[in-house]
Amino acid sequence: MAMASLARRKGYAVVLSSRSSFCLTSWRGFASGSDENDVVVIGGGPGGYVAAIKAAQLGLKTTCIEKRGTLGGTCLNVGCIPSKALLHSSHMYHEAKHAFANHGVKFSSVEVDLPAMMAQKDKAVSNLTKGIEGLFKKNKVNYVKGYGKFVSPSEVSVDTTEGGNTVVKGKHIIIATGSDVKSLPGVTIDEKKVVSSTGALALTEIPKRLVVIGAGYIGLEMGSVWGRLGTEITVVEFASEIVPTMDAEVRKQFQRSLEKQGLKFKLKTKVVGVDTSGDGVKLTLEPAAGGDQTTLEADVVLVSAGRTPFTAGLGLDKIGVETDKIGRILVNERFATNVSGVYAIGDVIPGPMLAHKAEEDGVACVEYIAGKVGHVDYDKVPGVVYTMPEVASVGKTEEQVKELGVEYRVGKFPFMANSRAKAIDNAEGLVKILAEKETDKILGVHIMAPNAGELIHEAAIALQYDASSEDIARVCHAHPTMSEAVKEAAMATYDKPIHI
Ligand SMILES: Cc1cc2nc3c(=O)[nH]c(=O)nc-3n(C[C@H](O)[C@H](O)[C@H](O)COP(=O)(O)OP(=O)(O)OC[C@H]3O[C@@H](n4cnc5c(N)ncnc54)[C@H](O)[C@@H]3O)c2cc1C
Ligand SMILES: NC(=O)c1ccc[n+]([C@@H]2O[C@H](COP(=O)([O-])OP(=O)(O)OC[C@H]3O[C@@H](n4cnc5c(N)ncnc54)[C@H](O)[C@@H]3O)[C@@H](O)[C@H]2O)c1
Repeated sequence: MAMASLARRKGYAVVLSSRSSFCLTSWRGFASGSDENDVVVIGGGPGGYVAAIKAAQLGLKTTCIEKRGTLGGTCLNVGCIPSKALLHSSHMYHEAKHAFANHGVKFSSVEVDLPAMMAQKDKAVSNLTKGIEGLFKKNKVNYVKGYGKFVSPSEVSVDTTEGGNTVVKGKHIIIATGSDVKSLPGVTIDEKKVVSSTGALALTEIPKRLVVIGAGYIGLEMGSVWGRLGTEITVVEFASEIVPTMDAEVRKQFQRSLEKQGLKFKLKTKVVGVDTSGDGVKLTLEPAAGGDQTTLEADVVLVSAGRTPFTAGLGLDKIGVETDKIGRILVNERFATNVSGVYAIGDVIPGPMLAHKAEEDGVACVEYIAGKVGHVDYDKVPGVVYTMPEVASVGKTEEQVKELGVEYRVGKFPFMANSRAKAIDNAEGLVKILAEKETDKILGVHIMAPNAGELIHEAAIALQYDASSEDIARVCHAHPTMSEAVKEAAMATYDKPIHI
């Protein structure tokens, strides 16, 4: 960071990223003709629309091509936003039913109006996607609605949604086509009885029994939504633990919390068949290591076993863009593919499949194109599971630190000892900080709390600036706040906490 700021002050075009060494960027200049763009972005998701706006802000003539009919990609249309809307609505219902009375607020009855809940979700999505169209107009990004495919490294043929065809030319073309649900052998998604996250966000009835395949982000968030509304949830997970990438100690507490909420887990288990011929769905299960088969019945099955890069119909083979074995487009530290002038960002390249990571890729990519400094550090991208409690993390897990062979200290602070958490009667969870023993530099922070997704950013900044746990501990935190638990965990890392 310090080098990047110095370079910016001196006006050099430099790249500084955890994925790169210090290097000069190449810049092919701005377009002068009226029909050729400086930048063409294929895909209007968080990666693509942010790249397009940033490119226009940097003075580059920019066009964004999107096939969906609305901007915002998976995240705004069928991902982050609708899922968070339903998580919030279902949480309010659950609280009204199970927690309000503890605070002296009583109802004679509480009921779910599912169409109204869905309408609120749809309104949030529609407002936000239209908002991006407004941002395109404000920043003078040209928006072409249609399916784009390469005819050459500098030309994209678009079958427009109105039915015509147009060719969009660009000096620099950014592929931001995102990802799609990963299918499983023997499981056909019909978006009625066997749904992807898209179907799970739009069910018209509350199912009695939902089987979720995959205990990752989508499975736990959507399982929580329907579980809170009264559905019996069974989560079938291939691995021996839920969210395998999470810090193991935090994960154990998280799993206990979800089980208390009624979610059932079948770990080390795989689904080998799904039969939808009867009224409901009959699943055939098998131990992950092989063995006797069992069956499980459900009304709806959610397939959430990961996502896969989406490049169908894009014509990558025509221009020779390289991908890896699982179809991710390979890029260098400037997001450039092996084909000159063609770049890729977001879910379609290796790295965490998260909206904020796609946005950072998009900004850095166009900064490089414009000859400026770009910076993304994949080791410092926060991750949040938006269940209740939320689980958020940034940096390394304890298992990863052990694997590195670094000597480390751990500081923990439970919300049971945090005054604000007690005041609001929501004291489940903890803050856990890992720091290098010799230098006290923070290596990773893990938080389980109702608002962990907000609390984590103090840690993200600390990691970005190579702060020590003592740095956090010596910052005055307002009282009474949940953030004080971060300060106390930091005190526990390098010295002793006060309140436990
Ligand atoms: C249910 C769910 C919940 C999620 N929740 C979160 C969350 O809370 N936080 C988070 O960080 N991430 C979340 N994600 C992940 C997040 O949605 C993705 O990481 C993010 O959308 C990736 O952005 P992107 O721009 O790379 O791709 P996308 O958002 O997938 O956008 C790609 C766009 O390109 C378009 N496109 C594809 N091919 C073409 C073509 N040939 N021509 C024209 N257009 C094309 C597609 O229509 C799409 O709109 C969630 C995902 C799901 C499924
Ligand atoms: N809150 C968020 O940031 C958020 C929310 C939703 C989705 N997302 C993103 O979307 C992507 C996709 O989400 P996801 O939940 O589908 O994937 P995921 O990678 O988070 O989880 C998939 C889970 O399915 C398991 N699995 C894989 N194959 C299986 C099989 N055959 N049977 C049983 N289990 C199996 C894996 O072990 C893993 O635990 C994630 O990469 C995530 O980054 C993020």
